[in-house]
Amino acid sequence: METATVVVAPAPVAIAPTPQRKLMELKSSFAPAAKSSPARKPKQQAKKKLAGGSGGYVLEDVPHLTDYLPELKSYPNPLQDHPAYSVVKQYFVNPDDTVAKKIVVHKSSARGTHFRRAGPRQRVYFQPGEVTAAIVTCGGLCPGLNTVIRELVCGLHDMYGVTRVLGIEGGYKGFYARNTVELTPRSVNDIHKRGGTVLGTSRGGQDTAKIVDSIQDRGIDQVYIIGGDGTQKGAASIHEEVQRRGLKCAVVGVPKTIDNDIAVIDKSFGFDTAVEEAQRAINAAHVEAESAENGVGVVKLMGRNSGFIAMYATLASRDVDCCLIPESPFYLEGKGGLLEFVENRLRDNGHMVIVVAEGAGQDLIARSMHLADTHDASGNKVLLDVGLWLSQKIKEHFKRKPSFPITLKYIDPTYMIRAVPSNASDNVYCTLLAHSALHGAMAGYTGFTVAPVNGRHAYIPFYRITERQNKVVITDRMWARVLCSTNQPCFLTHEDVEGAAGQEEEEPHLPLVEGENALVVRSPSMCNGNGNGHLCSGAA
Ligand SMILES: Nc1ncnc2c1ncn2[C@@H]1O[C@H](COP(=O)(O)OP(=O)(O)OP(=O)(O)O)[C@@H](O)[C@H]1O
Ligand SMILES: O=P(O)(O)OC[C@H]1O[C@](O)(CO)[C@@H](O)[C@@H]1O
Ligand SMILES: [Mg+2]
Repeated sequence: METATVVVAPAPVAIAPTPQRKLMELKSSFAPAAKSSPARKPKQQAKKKLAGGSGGYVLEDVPHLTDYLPELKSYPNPLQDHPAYSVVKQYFVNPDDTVAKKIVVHKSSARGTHFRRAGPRQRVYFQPGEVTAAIVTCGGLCPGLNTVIRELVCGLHDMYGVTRVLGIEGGYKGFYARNTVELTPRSVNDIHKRGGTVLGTSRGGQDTAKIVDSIQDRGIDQVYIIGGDGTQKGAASIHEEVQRRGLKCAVVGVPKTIDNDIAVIDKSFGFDTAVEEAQRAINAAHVEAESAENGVGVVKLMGRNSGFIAMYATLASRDVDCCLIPESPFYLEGKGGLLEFVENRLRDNGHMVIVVAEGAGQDLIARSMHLADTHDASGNKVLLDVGLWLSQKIKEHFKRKPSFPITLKYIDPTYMIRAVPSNASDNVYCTLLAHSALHGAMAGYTGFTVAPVNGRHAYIPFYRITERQNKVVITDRMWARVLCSTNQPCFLTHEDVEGAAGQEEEEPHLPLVEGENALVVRSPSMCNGNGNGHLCSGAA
């Protein structure tokens, strides 16, 4: 281990204990148990590993195998003799390097939360030739999954000489319900050119005890778990059970989500590809709308609880007249409602494009259709088709106005945008992510998700990733930019604005500097009277 850190129960910054106390706390937190002890019901909150420093500096560190296997041997990192890497100056990460969670600070602000910087370490805790690694992909598809798989296999092989990498097929349940496949640099050579995941994926079927039995039986030393927020929660349980059994197995999460709904991290891989692919659908909707009398194009994009794809696709396109996302409620009828806006925009421009994230307006639809909630195998709410519903409502509205005929085309490219192979920049991102992941595992870190934070790759403890979802903050500038670009109504009530303030991160935003070209959110009373209330004042 590199720094003297503090292991504490969830609490603010701790005071440094003696190494003996640290060990005692760890020992009391697990017993080297036999396999499959009866399922332990209530989940203990994961222990946090915090180290304090001057000026309010806090390192939220990740577990290390030596936390519970203190006798573990370490070895020189074989990279130091690697013909390609040995010439790199400062190739190994400085043990004290950390990555700041917030990089915009004031002279008087505390230094705040930091994460351990990702990258290769001087010493590794595995004899490369003896490692069995395993890779699993869970949850929905996302461009770049195959690239991450490829780069894990090739990186382990080329950089560390690890030759035994097992693919777990069909998601979490594949650990105990399927055979594994051997992954070699040759077998994965071309997979990054294909969409989807060569390993298959699934929802549900997360049985921690059976999965860890499988890890134990197969002698897996490193497990790379690629998936979204649900998957990372599963990975956290697997890590806890691995630690409870005292297994020398590094559990590493690689965040994947088309929705970009994973907290803390800059952006998830595949997101850029998805936004790019969404442009094709928006372009088609625009061409159709422009070519018809009072043409309306409706495009539904993915985004279960977070509207990032819709927001970025709208901003990138400039052809969109209205963007609807789950975070920003809207209403149809009456003054300031969506239908009034559609009518006004058609009168002004003769055509319009609406982009709607699939999770938008779910309450409205459920209310109008009196439907009970249903859930998928992972427990996620199954969404009602907002695109179809919205198209229907718009058509019905204009049917009541025979002098105002419209032509509406509904385009649903949702699965198309996530089934494509990743673009060039996502491929590079996936490569770096895979490398950061395997460097961390080889160095003995475990129980972490790897991802860029403010442009630097970091190891982030699972609890940080799983405690909340990343959402569009509608009181932030980015959403204001969208509203400025589309010139759509704000739809917000006073309560919505109040509620939206609660979406913000726990660390308060810095006050805007006077004179800055800041964007401000106004209450509806400040929206202009024609229901076309903009949220912007000044350029961003
Ligand atoms: N709270 C949880 N604890 C343990 N496992 C979970 C939990 N939530 C979900 N999982 C498991 O994680 C896997 C993936 O979860 P889910 O289907 O929610 O997708 P995801 O990882 O969130 O990805 P995405 O939402 O981007 O498709 C499933 O096998 C599911 O059973
Ligand atoms: O793959 P499924 O089960 O159809 O679920 C689709 C969901 O998966 C996601 O692609 C990722 O969570 C969402 O955008 C979408 O709502
Ligand atoms: Mg999810």
